[in-house]
Amino acid sequence: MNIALIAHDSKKELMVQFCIAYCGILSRHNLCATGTTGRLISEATGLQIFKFLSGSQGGDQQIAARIACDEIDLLLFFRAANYKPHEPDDANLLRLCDTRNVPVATNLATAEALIHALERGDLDWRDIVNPKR
Ligand SMILES: O=C(CO)COP(=O)(O)O
Repeated sequence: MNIALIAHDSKKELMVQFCIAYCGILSRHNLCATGTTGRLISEATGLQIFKFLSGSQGGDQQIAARIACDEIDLLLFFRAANYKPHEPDDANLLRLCDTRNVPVATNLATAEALIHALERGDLDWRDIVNPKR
């Protein structure tokens, strides 16, 4: 599966801890992330992550484009409750997930549920949508 990871600044440490906890599962998938999120995760875990541009430079939109093309199977996007600067971009990402029927988590509780679902094979239907792996 192709998994995209994004975290707002105040959620980056949470994302790193999540990726440490589920490193074993994540290591069996193709990971990509916005620039800073990806760098912090790969430094902490050693996971191989394709890093797009930083969110402030359009990295979110690069990921959005992949979602629009059905190239992302799961989005974990840890959002700060009071975040403002890229709000239209965030809304676009989530809208595209709805359009393409991509499982998405915006908080830790849902991310935990989805990572276990991924491990159980509950998301294997994505292989039909995105067979180009
Ligand atoms: O800005 C972001 C989300 O909107 C995340 O981007 P970075 O991972 O580069 O900080």
